Amino acid sequence: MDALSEEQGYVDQAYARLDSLAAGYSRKLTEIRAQGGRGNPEELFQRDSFAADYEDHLARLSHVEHQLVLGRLDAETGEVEHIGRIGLRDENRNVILLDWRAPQAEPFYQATALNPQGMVRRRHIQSRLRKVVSVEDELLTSDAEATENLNLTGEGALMASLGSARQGHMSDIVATIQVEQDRIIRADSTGVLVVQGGPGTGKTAVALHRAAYLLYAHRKRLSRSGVLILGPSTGFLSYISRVLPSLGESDVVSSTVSDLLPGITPTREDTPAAADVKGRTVWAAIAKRAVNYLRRPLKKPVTIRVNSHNIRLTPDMVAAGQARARRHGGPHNAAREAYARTVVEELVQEYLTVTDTENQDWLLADIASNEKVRREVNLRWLPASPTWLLEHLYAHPNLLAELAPELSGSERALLARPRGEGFTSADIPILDELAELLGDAPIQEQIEDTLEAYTQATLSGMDLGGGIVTAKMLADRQRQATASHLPLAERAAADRTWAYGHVVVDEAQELSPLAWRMVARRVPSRSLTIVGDLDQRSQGAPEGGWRELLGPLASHLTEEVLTISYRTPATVLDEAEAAMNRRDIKLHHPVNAVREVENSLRTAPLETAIEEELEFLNSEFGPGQGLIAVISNAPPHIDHPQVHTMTPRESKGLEFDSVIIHGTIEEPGDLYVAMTRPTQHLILTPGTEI
Ligand SMILES: Nc1ncnc2c1ncn2[C@@H]1O[C@H](COP(=O)(O)OP(=O)(O)OP(=O)(O)O)[C@@H](O)[C@H]1O
Repeated sequence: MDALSEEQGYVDQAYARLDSLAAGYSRKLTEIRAQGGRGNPEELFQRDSFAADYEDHLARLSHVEHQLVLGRLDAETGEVEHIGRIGLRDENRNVILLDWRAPQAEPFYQATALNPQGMVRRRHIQSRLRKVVSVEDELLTSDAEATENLNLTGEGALMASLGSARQGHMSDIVATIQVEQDRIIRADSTGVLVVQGGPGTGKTAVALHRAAYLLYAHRKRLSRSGVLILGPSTGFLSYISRVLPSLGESDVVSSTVSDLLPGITPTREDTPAAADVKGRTVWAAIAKRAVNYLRRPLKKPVTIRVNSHNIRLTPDMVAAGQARARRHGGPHNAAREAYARTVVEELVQEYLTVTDTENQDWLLADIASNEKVRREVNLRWLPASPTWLLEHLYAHPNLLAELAPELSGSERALLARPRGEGFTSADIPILDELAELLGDAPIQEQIEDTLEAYTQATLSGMDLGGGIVTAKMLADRQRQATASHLPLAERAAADRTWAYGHVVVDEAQELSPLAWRMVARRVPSRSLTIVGDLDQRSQGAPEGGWRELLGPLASHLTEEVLTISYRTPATVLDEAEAAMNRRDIKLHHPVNAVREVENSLRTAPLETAIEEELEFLNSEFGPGQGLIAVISNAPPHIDHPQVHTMTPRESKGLEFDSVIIHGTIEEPGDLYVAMTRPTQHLILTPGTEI
């Protein structure tokens, strides 16, 4: 039997098992749905949970359909293992497919002729729609030809994948992960792993496969705490959104830094200069001073009338309350309770000395609800939300000058703006800093109120009233459900204080020092994978490299470097490096291209370039296949499904078959990004200087 037919038999067996598992979950789902709405709320709830679980399993199985079997390993001992996108066993628990992440699957990615790891042969199996279309064998015996320079594995499958049409969504690379990538994917999860790599070296792909690997290797821990993936834009998150599901993993949170603070969405943009000022770590100290500004001493006694008696609020009472709140610790809004309680208790004592009333419960309530008492108490320990406080600072230049002496007058002028104009992305880490100090008690109360109001409406709607269940009881149930039964990803995303088990940061060179503090707060275990390229940084690489950028996180840092570029043709990559050199910038981390493409660089007017490239894509990949990007500081409007237009910054992390740069791009980092996006052709329009 030839290799194709032999493997087809195995692939058929794996798909048959996949189908039978899916049929099992489908059957259970149909059964549970047939029970409809019968039973008490607890039973209903349980059934809903089971149904959701079966749906998850079904979705997971359908996502791994494409190229389920990746290849096979033949050991010296004669043993044969097939490697799959997920692990599969037959009815008798015998292994059909080894999960690609299992330790026994490691040689599939790492074995070489020089270091065969007990294997004699690796076979890559490529299939399309369940049909095996090719097999590619690599002999790993020591007399096998040691591969050339770049030490690629599964070269045929790799080149086929790299040369195929771009679909607008990133694909997984699980069939062709290379040795240097696999080492990073399987690296230990403790500490901060920084992966520096030039354009197209597979940083994003590696980061996502590493997330899938960690979810497999530390399933128990990470299924409780979750994994967060941070990317530069929502366009980028959508571009990578299919990779983890295709690896059988979907319960991760993905976000941009701007969307990391629940309930606040940036609606305006900063100038680069303002964003730079807002990104500095000095804001940690400014935020502290701003919160302190909400607490003031009482300078002289105030007389308050309660139930027709005059009582005195004295500076000592306020000071005693504030001291107690400080001892109590915790964020400002929560500590305020200890302060207010002390002051009110002192006022009760004062009341008792001026009247002959006995201490009674109502007295405390009367004094606490007295409007003047509330006003005076609040004025000395003002509860505040982060957004209120930041807008207050921006709207009051004199106050900002007092609280932010580290910033120059011209820097502060960049921040001034009236209330109500919305926030920018660079405001988010400052708001997070404030939220940490203030605590989000007021927001929490709002949530509770809304929940109660919502439940009250539901209750009357259902006509349950009459003491069967109270709105409070329902609200409690709702809250419990909210707390424990929503998918982990949703619970984590809605909670600012959620501590993730692992955080992946992509295009990490773009984060400001203050944003790194925000990220660090979300991962107390300091288990992070940070991928980026200092040479692609808009403002240029910092002198001190990653250590300088990461600030306090740098103390836990291990750095790995990826050196092979899989995306960009060699000629284009060389030209991008030359363009940097012409600007007196020496790349910190140049890369070697694995591919060369004929006529990959030329100049042509915009319309001609689009026409010619559409023709090229049609002939190369088939009608309607492949994508073109027009990258420009002022992107033109082009109405064609295969042509995307964007600014250089929007193109970060993305890739296209052909890229047309239209107009000069000043920032060197942005030019380098734009030039390195194509897999086939780079076209410059006349007048575009590089
Ligand atoms: N081992 C591999 N097998 C197949 N394709 C790969 C492999 N490694 C990388 N690629 C492909 O190379 C391209 C570049 O990968 P990726 O986007 O992860 O690079 P990057 O380093 O994040 O790039 P950039 O910094 O320029 O955004 C992608 O199409 C990716 O699928």
